[in-house]
Amino acid sequence: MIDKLRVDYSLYLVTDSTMLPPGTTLESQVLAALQNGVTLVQLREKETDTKVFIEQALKVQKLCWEFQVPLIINDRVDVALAIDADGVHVGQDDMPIAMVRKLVGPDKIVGWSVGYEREVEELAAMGPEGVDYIGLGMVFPTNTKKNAKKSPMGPRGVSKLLDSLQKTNATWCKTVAIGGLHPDNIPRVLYQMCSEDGKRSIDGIAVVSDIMASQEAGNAAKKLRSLIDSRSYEFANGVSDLSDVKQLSAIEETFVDTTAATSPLIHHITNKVHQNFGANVALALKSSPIMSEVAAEYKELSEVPHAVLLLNTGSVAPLENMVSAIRAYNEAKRPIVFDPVGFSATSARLVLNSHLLAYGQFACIKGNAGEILSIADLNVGKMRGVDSGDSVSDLAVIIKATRLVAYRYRCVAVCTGKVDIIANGLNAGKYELSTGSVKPSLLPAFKVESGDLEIMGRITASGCSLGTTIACLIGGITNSQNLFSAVLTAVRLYKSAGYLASLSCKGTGSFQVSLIDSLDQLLQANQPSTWKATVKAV
Ligand SMILES: Cc1nc(C(=O)O)sc1CCOP(=O)(O)O
Ligand SMILES: C=C1C=NC(C(F)(F)F)=NC1=N
Ligand SMILES: [Mg+2]
Repeated sequence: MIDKLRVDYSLYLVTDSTMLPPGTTLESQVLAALQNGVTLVQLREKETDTKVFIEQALKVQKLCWEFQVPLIINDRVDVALAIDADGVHVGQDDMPIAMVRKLVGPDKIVGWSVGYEREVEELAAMGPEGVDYIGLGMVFPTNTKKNAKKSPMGPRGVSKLLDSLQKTNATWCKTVAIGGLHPDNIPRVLYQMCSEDGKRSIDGIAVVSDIMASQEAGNAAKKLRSLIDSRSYEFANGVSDLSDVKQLSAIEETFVDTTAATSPLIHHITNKVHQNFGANVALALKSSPIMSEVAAEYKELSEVPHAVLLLNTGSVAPLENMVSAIRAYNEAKRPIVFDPVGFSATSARLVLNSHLLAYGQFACIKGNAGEILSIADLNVGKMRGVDSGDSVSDLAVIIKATRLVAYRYRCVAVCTGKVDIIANGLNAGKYELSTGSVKPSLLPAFKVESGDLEIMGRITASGCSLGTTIACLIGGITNSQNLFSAVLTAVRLYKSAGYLASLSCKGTGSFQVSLIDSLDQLLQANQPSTWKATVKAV
């Protein structure tokens, strides 16, 4: 008898005999998976007659028994009882949980498919006598589940359900994520999915096709096992917090030297207004700009040494084109700076930006107050050109929103305005199963200011070009340098250049030219102690 309180949910195989590759059988796939680290098995055969289903179940049960891995039966409570399986998994349209529990008794594992907050509230009301674990999905689109009624929720959707479990105090309930999960997205979703109180992350990953449809089921399971056990997601250089940002002044010079020495490729996918100015900012910062929306070259560009992607959704590139750029740079483990222009200004932009946030990992997310507040779901009413620091209360809200964005998307979040706010949600690229991993509200956050540069807001692409500057300063860094400090340096450099330009310009026209002059001069001189913008912890 399996002790249901000691089940390891970390790698959960859900079977499907309709996708077996030639030369394999249900048993051969399950055996290979059990030999390579699968910790829980569910027999899910939607189109099989009862007699055959029971024969399959008995064979799989024997295999699971040898590995002391629990066997769960999907949907068919009668079969689960008939073979004395270790548990049963039912969906929202299957037998009600209370009835299932009555039939299987208190010691069996009962699992439920959950996709909405109201279903979490329902299971919480049932208490520990109800479900033992839930499958949260689907995370990404999948062809495995026929006539699926739910739409993909992304890692953010899973995090919201983890929040509901915390809010309803359903502490006993374990969770697995399911739906379209594969090696190219599992490290990222494990890194990103966490409750806002920092106390609960997912207990495991459930897969069907990654193993069942594989010619090499053993290797597939082995790969998933190692990804889950690695507990870290190194998606760019410098993600691990190796340096204490308090000595920022001492290391700012090194970032400037690194940029000048490596001349990083700054791949802009950006709006037409920003393209020319951004290219000149990159050149002023001794970097190599390229503007390309040709998906066919994204993989090649992402593999150029020190390449960085600056993705500014003010561009007209179609969604799939942008997703392929994000995929290329995430696969190449090269940083992406994401500028979700007009995040919720229109429903089209909200859909586009939310989709991109679900399909990639960003080193830095940069926006103005309206955009950051929207991403943090703190933007009351229509997005307006709210500038940070209009009043103390605004600033407090903006600092909170910036920390939330940094936390939810595990990135360096930058909110621009009179006062720029930078928060560090990287968590050194580390994550834990089950127990969460960081305390959200205590994320390191800093403010950078240099007086009221209102003229900065009156030229085109001033915000977009901060994105370019950030990309230039993080493109060349090595793993022994700190991504967060590099972003801080970029923000301080850019604001200082803005201040310098405001002194020498005659109006907004010459301000643009002076801004590029100032960036050029400050970079050449590389004396951060002379930069006028100040940085302070908040
Ligand atoms: C069985 C199942 N349930 C889902 C849900 O969202 O509840 S998605 C799904 C199929 C997942 O298959 P694959 O790993 O091949 O994407
Ligand atoms: C529809 C399903 C959703 N989730 C799960 C599991 F991952 F096991 F929790 N199994 C299913 N059959
Ligand atoms: Mg079902």
